[in-house]
Amino acid sequence: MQTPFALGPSLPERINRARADLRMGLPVILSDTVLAVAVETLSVERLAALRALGPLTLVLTSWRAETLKARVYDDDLARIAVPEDADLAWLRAIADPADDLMVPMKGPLSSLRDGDAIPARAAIQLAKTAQLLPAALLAPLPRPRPEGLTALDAAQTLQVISDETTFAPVSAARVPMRAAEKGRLHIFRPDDGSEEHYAIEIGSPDREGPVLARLHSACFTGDVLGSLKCDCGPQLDAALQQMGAEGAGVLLYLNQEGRGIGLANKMRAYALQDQGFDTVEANHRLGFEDDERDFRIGAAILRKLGFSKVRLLTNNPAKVNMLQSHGIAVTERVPLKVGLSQHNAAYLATKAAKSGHLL
Ligand SMILES: Nc1nc2c(ncn2[C@@H]2O[C@H](COP(=O)(O)OP(=O)(O)OP(=O)(O)O)[C@@H](O)[C@H]2O)c(=O)[nH]1
Ligand SMILES: [Zn+2]
Repeated sequence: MQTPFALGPSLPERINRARADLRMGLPVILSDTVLAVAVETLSVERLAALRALGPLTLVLTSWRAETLKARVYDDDLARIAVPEDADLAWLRAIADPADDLMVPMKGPLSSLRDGDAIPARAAIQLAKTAQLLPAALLAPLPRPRPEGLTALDAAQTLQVISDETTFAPVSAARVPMRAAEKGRLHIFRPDDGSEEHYAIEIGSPDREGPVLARLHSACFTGDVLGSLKCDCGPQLDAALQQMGAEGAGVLLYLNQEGRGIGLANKMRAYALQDQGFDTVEANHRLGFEDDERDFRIGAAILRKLGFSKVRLLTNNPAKVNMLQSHGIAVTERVPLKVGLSQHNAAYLATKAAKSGHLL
C-alpha cells in the first residue's frame, strides 16, 4: 500500500539536522561506514570514545593542508592519519590557525591516499555549512550502530548541498524607513528550515522593467556596529537611500555573514588579519575558499518576488555573472562606492587585487 504522506525527515531535512548535531558535538553516521564529528565542537570524552573504535582520520581542506605543509591527494581535501598519542589540543591546533605563527611546526602530518574520500568530503561540507571550522574527525562505524545518531549517505549529501535551495515566502509587512517611507520587509524561509533571508521592497517596483536591486550580505560588524574595517554599513545605507530617492527598488539582505563563513569564523579571520594576513589569506588559512557564499539564493528570491531584470548596485562583477547565469538579466551595473576609511583601504585594495572587485 502506498503511504499517503511521509512523516519522516527528507534528506535535506536530515542534512540540516546533521548540521545541528555537529554544532552540538554529536557524531553523524556517513555512508554506513564512518562516524564524523567536527573538531571544533569535539569533547575529550567523545574523542576517547571514538578512539576506542579504531584508527582516526582527520580531514582538512586543501587550503588548510597547504598552510600546514600536509600532502593533498584528494584535490580539495587531505585525510590525515591521527597519531595514537594525539589529544584534543593536537587536533584543535591543527584545525584552528590561531596559534600558527607561534607554533609553526604542527605534525609531521601523514596524509592517507587509499580509501574513499567521499565521506570525508561530506563531513567537510557539513562542517562548513554549519559554520564551524572546516575540520572533521572520522572513526570507523561500530556494529551494532549507535542509536539516535543522524545517518546520511555521503554522496547524496554532497549532491543536496550543491543543489539549489528552494524558498517559500513566510510573512511580509510595511516597514517605513528613514531612507524610504514606502518600505516592505519580506521574510523567505528555505524548505529545509535553514537560515532565513530577507527582501526589502521599496515603493512598488514594476515587475516588467529592470528594478534597482542590491544583494547585501549580512555583516554584523559593519551593518550594526558601524565597523570601519569594511564598507558594508555605508553600502547598505547608500543602497536604501538611492532606492528611496528613485522611489523604487529591492534590497536582499542575505544572511551569509562573513562571505558565508559565519560570524565566529569571521572573527577568527579578523584575528588573523591582526597578525598581518589579508582578508583572502585569512580565509585560506582557516581552510575556507575566499568566498563561500551561494549567490543562487539571491536569484531565487528575486524570481519569487517576480523580478527578472535588475539594475544591480555592486562593485563585484562575480555577482553580475552569477545572477545572469541564474536567469536574472542585469541590464546595468550601478557602482556603489562609499565608506572608504583609513581602516578599510587595505581591505578594499585586496578585494580589487584578488577578488576582482572594481575600485
Ligand atoms: N570572511 C570575511 N568576510 C568579510 C570580511 N570583511 C567583510 N566580510 C563579509 O563580506 C561580505 C560583504 O562582501 P564584500 O566582499 O565586501 O562585497 P561584495 O558583496 O562581494 O560586493 P559588493 O556588492 O561590491 O559590496 C559580508 O558578508 C561581510 O560580513 C573579512 O575580512 N573576512
Ligand atoms: Zn562588512
